[in-house]
Amino acid sequence: MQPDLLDALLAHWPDNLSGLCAFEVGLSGGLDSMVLLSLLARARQYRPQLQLSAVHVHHGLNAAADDWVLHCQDVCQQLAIPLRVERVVINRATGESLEAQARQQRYTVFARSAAEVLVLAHHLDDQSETVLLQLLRGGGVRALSGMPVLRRLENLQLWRPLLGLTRQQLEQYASEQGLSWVEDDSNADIAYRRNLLRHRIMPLLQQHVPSYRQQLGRTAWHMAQASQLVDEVAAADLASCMAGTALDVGSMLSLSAVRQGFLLMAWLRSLGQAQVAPEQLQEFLRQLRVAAAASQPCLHLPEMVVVRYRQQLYAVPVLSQQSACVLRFDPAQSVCLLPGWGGSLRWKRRGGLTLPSLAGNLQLRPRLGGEVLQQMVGRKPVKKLLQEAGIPPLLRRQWPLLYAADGRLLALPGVAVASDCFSPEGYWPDWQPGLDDEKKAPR
Ligand SMILES: Nc1ncnc2c1ncn2[C@@H]1O[C@H](COP(=O)(O)OP(=O)(O)OP(=O)(O)O)[C@@H](O)[C@H]1O
Repeated sequence: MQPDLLDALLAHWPDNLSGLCAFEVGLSGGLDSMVLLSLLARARQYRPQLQLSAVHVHHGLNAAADDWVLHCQDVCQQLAIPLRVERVVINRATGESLEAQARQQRYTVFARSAAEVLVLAHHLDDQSETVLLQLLRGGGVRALSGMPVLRRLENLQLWRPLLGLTRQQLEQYASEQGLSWVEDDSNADIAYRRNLLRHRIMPLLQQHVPSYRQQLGRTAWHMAQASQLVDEVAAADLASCMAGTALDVGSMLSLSAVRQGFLLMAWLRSLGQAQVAPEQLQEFLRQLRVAAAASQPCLHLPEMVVVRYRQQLYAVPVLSQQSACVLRFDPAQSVCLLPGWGGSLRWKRRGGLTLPSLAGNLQLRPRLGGEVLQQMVGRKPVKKLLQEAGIPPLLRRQWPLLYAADGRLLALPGVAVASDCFSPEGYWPDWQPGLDDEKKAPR
């Protein structure tokens, strides 16, 4: 008889969850989540405030999927636990792995939970597989941290109370309690690397290093500690290097090379760009270090480009289409965020456009080509003004033009205003390209 898993569960109930009552179990119908459900159902006796429910996601990928639903319904009925069954549609035509799609859909369903805590049945064998898989993918400290016991998932807490227990302990519990469960035959398919590890590599490790699960679990813990430290340093560096929506290149390059990399990654992650190859990041940093201030290294990401402009880095979306946008001059509203334009417009009272020229509906319009702006020296092509201002080509293409209510070109915001509408008491329209983390590019 093994030590009672229920005692262990109750003893390790996280303090962060002590005030929360509504717990929902992710119930696949397999051994692990059946054990979890049983343990939590029994825990109700000791934690009477616990309101337990379960969710089963029907992916429709397995021929037996309907039977799994029936099994989950049966067990939940016996334990008087409300069950929600959510069907999701997996698109076989996208070319994306079915497993990955199923996982993503599952988490979308989980995130819709009305409970306060979502409980999943990952255990120590899962954790050691995750760490080994990440090692084989060349993962960094964050990836090698494996799964945390507790983390946020949208408005929920995601809790994995079985992470310290081996699959064998769960099997023993299930047999002691007379539980029944369904087997997912796709878990046997060694075309999936996780299954290959589980069925071919782990048994070998078990033979030669029987404590491998605990050791890999320890590695995950060490990596989680290191990863938190990295995040804390990067957050502090980020706070000291940000200037509005831009990252100051000089401040960044004054840090050690290692911190520069983590800082850049933290910034991109805050903008929703988590998947940047380290090699690409390192190459970009190298170019920033060696390139003359006037050169324009770029970091191309799936949804945006990072460019250097006036010794600052801007993350700008590549806009396929910009539509004209109407705005009113309002000196009280100093910043006007325009995500569709990939930047923000600010008004500065430091010499600029006269009040009469700013009356009525102003317009921001994209460049069509051939525009000219009145300057003291005569009419000057917008293209030339942008070049002279040292604006990188990508930004030049999508730099906005400000038009008056009567359709006259008033300004190239942040660069120049029409000299015949200029007054030393006037307002300067400043344009700051770049997204801030409140206005991420769509993911
Ligand atoms: N179809 C499902 N419906 C509800 N919960 C599920 C379902 N599948 C899995 N779960 C929950 O998620 C846990 C982990 O499942 P599984 O190991 O299959 O997922 P994974 O894909 O390996 O892990 P992860 O979801 O972290 O990527 C299960 O123990 C269970 O609690």
